[in-house]
Amino acid sequence: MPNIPPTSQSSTSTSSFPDTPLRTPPSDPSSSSPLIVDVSHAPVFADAITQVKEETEVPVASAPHITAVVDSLEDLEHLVLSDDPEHPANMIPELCREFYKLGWVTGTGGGISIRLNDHVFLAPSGVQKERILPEHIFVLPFSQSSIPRPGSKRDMLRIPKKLGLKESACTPLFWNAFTMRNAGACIHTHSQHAVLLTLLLGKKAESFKMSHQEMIKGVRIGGVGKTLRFFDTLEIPIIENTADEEDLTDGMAEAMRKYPDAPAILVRRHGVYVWGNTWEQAKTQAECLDYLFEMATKMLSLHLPLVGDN
Ligand SMILES: CSCCC(=O)C(=O)COP(=O)(O)O
Ligand SMILES: [Zn+2]
Repeated sequence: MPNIPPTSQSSTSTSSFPDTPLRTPPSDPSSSSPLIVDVSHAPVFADAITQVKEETEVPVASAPHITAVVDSLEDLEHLVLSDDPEHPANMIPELCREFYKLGWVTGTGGGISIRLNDHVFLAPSGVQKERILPEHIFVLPFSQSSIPRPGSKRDMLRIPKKLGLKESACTPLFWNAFTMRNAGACIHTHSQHAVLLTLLLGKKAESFKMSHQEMIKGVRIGGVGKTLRFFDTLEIPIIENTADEEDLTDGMAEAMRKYPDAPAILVRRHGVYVWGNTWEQAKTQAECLDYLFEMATKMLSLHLPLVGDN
């Protein structure tokens, strides 16, 4: 598992990561780590293309699906280095730290992706999410030459300098939210409330339903529409888990088609995917839903009905 350094960036760190300061792009011109991108489907990055000094195909062990190589990593560092604390490359590490404290992204699992216009920002896979830094963030063009499904090629704009990092395995699931709901952010949690709820509801339950709870009012129809009302019934489909995260992609898409009003997808024995128009809305909805999942587990244990006010 790649070793993510502490956020304090201590000079005594034994991390294998380059200890790059957050807001100072690397300036060593001799640093020639290749940035691997396929920019052919991202006309908005015409400037970046002009900076390509040499386009040579080289085998990249960690990303064999990626085709073109730019020889200057520094050229696109600006995609992840910003003084704006709300820049997605700053927000993803901050939110992951918050989600870690909630038990949502512990043990490397779970995370958040943010889409800003044609840029999608993603954390690396299989790393301690609470310790990632802006320079560890992947940037993909939203306009892909093909949908980034399991095993398919991904078009990349920016890959972290540290080779061996791979973008989150949740990428195609986040993509479902971006393409099917036009979401601006998608959160994946391994919250125990979500997991326990799927267990208490039993194997036969195709969905979770709840009504008459104040926190339902913080959840939007389809995750991106109007907020639900107190008397509305919230319904969230439950899909079966798969051996690999990416293999959940089709099941999630199918559930989203079948339940267009659902603001999230529960994955049995695994967690939940929640999305929103923005990262703020995705976050508050994930909080409301987690509250409701916890409440539901307690109500089920007490044999209280989840729907209705009896
Ligand atoms: C113990 S994590 C197992 C894999 C998983 O469920 C997951 O969400 C992985 O996400 P990543 O971003 O690390 O690829
Ligand atoms: Zn997961």
